[in-house]
Amino acid sequence: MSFARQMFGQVQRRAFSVSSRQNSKVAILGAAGGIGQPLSLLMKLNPRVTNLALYDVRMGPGVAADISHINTNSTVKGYDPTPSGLRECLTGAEIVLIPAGVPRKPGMTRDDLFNTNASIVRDLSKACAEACPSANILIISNPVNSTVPICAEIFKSKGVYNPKRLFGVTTLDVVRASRFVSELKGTDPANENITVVGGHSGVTIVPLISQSGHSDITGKKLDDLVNRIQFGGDEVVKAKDGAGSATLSMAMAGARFAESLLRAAGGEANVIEPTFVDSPLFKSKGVDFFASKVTLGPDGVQQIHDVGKLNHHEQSLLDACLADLKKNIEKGVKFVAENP
Ligand SMILES: NC(=O)c1ccc[n+]([C@@H]2O[C@H](COP(=O)([O-])OP(=O)(O)OC[C@H]3O[C@@H](n4cnc5c(N)ncnc54)[C@H](O)[C@@H]3O)[C@@H](O)[C@H]2O)c1
Ligand SMILES: O=C(O)C[C@H](O)C(=O)O
Repeated sequence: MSFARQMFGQVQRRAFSVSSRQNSKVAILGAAGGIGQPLSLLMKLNPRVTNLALYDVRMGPGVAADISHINTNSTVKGYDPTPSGLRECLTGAEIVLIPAGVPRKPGMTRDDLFNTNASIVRDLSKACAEACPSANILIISNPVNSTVPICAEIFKSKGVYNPKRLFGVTTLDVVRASRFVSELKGTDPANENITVVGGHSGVTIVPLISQSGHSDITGKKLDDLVNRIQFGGDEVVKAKDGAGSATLSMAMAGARFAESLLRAAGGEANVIEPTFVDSPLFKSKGVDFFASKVTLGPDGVQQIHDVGKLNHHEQSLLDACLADLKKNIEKGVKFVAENP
């Protein structure tokens, strides 16, 4: 069995069939980066993708030339780093994945990336709002808690904001959570479905282990597990020792999220992914974006799931999360107001 068939085996077996949709163009902005390259590779291996459009401020056409030799059916094109190149890359895109921006170095928080990445995401969001206002926009660039609101504000300013089509990619948090729990319990991570809600940085990442069926993980073991899920990114930043942050696991997580959207667009029911979206769950507390389980449909967000039952410890984690998240979101909104 080919690698692509193994990886997307489920896809091949579904009754609604990959070929039932004529055209699925996926654009990646930041395609030559540490995440962008393996993410582009994984999207090239996805049989649901018909056109792969790769853009970066450097080497977009180079990465595209390389990936285009892979013998799957999709066409691949790399675009020059010019306004017209970017527009052409985005035109007709169904999904736009955005990992453009700088990663952390040891000692930095994700918020320390704000000064550089806010304007990158703002400018790329403007291009998306103009060239592909109806596309699903998947923000990977950190700090996600602020860059997603930045994108929303830009789309609002252009009169094309559709909250059902904007996603902060928090998939890596649940990927990590299922792996870390499986390591503790000696189980298959594929069967560990751990709910993680909130945002994507430190204490805003709230794992809900009580909902996972592992009530035997308690005390220090539980505290260590929660801490490892919240600060898993730091583990990678430290190990890479100044050369960046998670790229390969992130590429897998981004490809999984894009695949879920494509499955939902193809008519599959009950496609559920955690993601950071414009959410009603905590708007009464002034928190306009929140990550929780979301059912995806052909129109993007179909249903936002509640956080469910929390124990006392999880409620205190959630309270800490909401306080930080509110500030992170406000920072993004303020940035666009002051730097339109
Ligand atoms: N959401 C998550 O879970 C998650 C996980 C890992 C990393 N990240 C974030 O993803 C971002 C990228 O990480 P990386 O390791 O790939 O970094 P990287 O530096 O390896 O790659 C970033 C790429 O973006 C490109 N780029 C910069 N400005 C651009 C612009 N205006 N238009 C198009 N391309 C542009 C660069 O040329 C580079 O190729 C970082 O902000 C990182 O913190 C998020
Ligand atoms: O930790 C980082 O800075 C990158 C990313 O957000 C991650 O969770 O790995």
